[in-house]
Amino acid sequence: MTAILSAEAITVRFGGLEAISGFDLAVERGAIHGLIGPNGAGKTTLLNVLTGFVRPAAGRLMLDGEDIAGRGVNGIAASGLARTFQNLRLFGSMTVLESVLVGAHRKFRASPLALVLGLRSARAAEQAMVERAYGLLDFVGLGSDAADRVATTLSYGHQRRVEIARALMSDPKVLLLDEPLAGMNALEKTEIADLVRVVRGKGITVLLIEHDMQIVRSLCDRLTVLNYGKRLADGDPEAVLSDPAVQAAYLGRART
Ligand SMILES: Nc1ncnc2c1ncn2[C@@H]1O[C@H](COP(=O)(O)OP(=O)(O)OP(=O)(O)O)[C@@H](O)[C@H]1O
Repeated sequence: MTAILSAEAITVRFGGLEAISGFDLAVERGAIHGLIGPNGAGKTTLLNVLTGFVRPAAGRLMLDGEDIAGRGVNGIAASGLARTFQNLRLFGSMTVLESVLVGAHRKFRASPLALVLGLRSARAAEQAMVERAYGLLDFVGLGSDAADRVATTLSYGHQRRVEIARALMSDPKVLLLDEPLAGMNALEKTEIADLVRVVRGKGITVLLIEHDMQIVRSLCDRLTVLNYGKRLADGDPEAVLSDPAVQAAYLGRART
């Protein structure tokens, strides 16, 4: 297996609580990899470590052959990791297009001064970003009609699509999705799952946290289970989900 993203022996402490203990993860290039586990197992904390929001007490992080530990949120994003969050993070007054363009700020090369002066190169770069944003709106199934609407007025499922388009603006190698299907009805869930497949079809590796086991089973190539901050199981989804230790971990603690 060729891992594009790996974490080795990650430990995270919040005061006296060890939220992650000596955790290993290897995400294969081109895979849709699921990260599952009961509530409070440490899944979001792990995503926060991978993206530089939380600094681990110990461990190694590699992205596409580079050591990314210590690069910080912006450095890691620039190295090719993008994410969406568990709760929608769209701003009240921004249009859909503006919301997607927010994802370009690390790519946009023109200096603020050049923009103020209206330099032609800056305008061309800005125009290219706008075109890219329109392209991504199409890609995530929103179309350019949605571009001028205030993002927060869209349906929940469409707001998720805006967030995915925003994450894709930075042209990531790996996309991390924190519960992308939360709060959706069955149809929206299948549609977003299809979109995740299309994203992977573009050559982008996906790591996602999800609680809906039916979707996880059909969507993921590989699963890793976290329980009390430790790796409980890892491998083929069918084998992992039928593992008695995994089933026991979920009993009485799983979300429906
Ligand atoms: N910033 C923080 N400070 C203190 N404790 C935290 C912090 N963030 C998370 N924790 C704790 O770390 C543990 C793991 O939390 P985390 O949110 O990563 O779990 P999770 O698996 O994502 O849960 P859920 O499925 O409910 O989102 C929990 O006990 C949580 O209370």
